[in-house]
Amino acid sequence: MDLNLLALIIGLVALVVVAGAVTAVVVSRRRRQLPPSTPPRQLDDRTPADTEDDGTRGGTDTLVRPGGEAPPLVEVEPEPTAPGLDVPEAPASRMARLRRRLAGQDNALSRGLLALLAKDRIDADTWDELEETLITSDLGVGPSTELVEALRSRLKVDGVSDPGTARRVLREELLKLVDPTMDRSLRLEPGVDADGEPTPAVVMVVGVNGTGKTTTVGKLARVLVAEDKDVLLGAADTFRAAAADQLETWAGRVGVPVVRGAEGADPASVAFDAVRAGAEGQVDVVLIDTAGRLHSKAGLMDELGKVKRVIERRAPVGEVLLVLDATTGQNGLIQARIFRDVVDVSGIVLTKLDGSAKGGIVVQVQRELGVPVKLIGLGEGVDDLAPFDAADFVDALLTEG
Ligand SMILES: Nc1nc2c(ncn2[C@@H]2O[C@H](COP(=O)(O)OP(=O)(O)OP(=O)(O)O)[C@@H](O)[C@H]2O)c(=O)[nH]1
Repeated sequence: MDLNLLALIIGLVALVVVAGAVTAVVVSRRRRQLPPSTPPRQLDDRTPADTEDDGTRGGTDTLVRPGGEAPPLVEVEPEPTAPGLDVPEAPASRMARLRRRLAGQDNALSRGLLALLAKDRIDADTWDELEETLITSDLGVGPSTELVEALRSRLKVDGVSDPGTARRVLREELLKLVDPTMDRSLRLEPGVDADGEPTPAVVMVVGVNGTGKTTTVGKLARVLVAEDKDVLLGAADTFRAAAADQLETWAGRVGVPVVRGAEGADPASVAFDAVRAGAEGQVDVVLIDTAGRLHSKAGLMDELGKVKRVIERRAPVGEVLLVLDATTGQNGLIQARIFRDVVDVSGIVLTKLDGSAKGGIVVQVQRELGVPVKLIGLGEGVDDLAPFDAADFVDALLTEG
């Protein structure tokens, strides 16, 4: 054979081998070190969830495990997504895009504030109108009155000759209410188990039905993947099989594994096994989705407390995120207080702030609970979740849409 032809063939073969190796490395980067699939558990291989008797079983509003037996837990490797995995949107462009959603006429709070700035003379009726708008945008009576009083005294009641000054004063006073001093970072530091071994950061996501918990877990997984973290999801919403399926779809798109149980499985067992798998696989963060539950159902709230306690036998829970639907107003506050008391909520995710939501709830919920809003959901798109930033939020409200 011609030597040149031979060299060409060898070169091509080498190229194909190198390209294959590079692809394998890229794919395995996201799937690293996961333990082999959790084997189906035997009854004598019980997790602490099986042995804790805190009276949450039974009753009409507890989630009952069929047959009383531990169903097999399944760790689901991510579905390969052809031709590759999603690349989640980078934080900077996400913020710019989402800021526009908060701005302008669609938002009642923004509308009220912009109307004030549009006046060249502010009379008593205007102040009354503003106060009413603030209250109806869920800012709450106390904060609304405070804001109007502060503005009245700073803008000297009788007309604003300089709209630039009015805007600056309004911004400063609003920012005080939203409170830029709160620590809004997610607590994602690794923990340590009873043997002194490192454990993944554990984030539990809780809330009433339909607020957007599963969606938030999916979106948050994308944020963390974009930050190059290894993530594992625990589908502890065993009440609704579709929730675990939904979670798998989110996970599959970014190459993240999911631990799930059979429908009706004990959610505490599933959560425990997810954290155990995460620890064995040395992932950075385990996100636990829990079933929606009414804050008024004592049995279900006890169960949630149990899920947290059982996880904590394996790893500390660094963050408990309460997902609130921003459109539910005062009702959201009542829910929030009860969740806070049961699972010690450390951060609020306010979803559905897009559209016609009343952004004032941010201030009320933080005041009432002393817990910061850490994330906001601004749409149904996969990357429509953003870290909450007080100054960004206020600036968005004061921007014409
Ligand atoms: N417009 C808008 N819709 C959202 C947002 N977040 C979630 N949703 C929608 O809210 C609906 C409920 O979301 P889920 O994530 O299924 O809610 P969930 O809390 O897990 O529901 P349960 O498991 O039944 O308690 C879905 O249609 C989501 O697309 C948001 O920020 N904006």
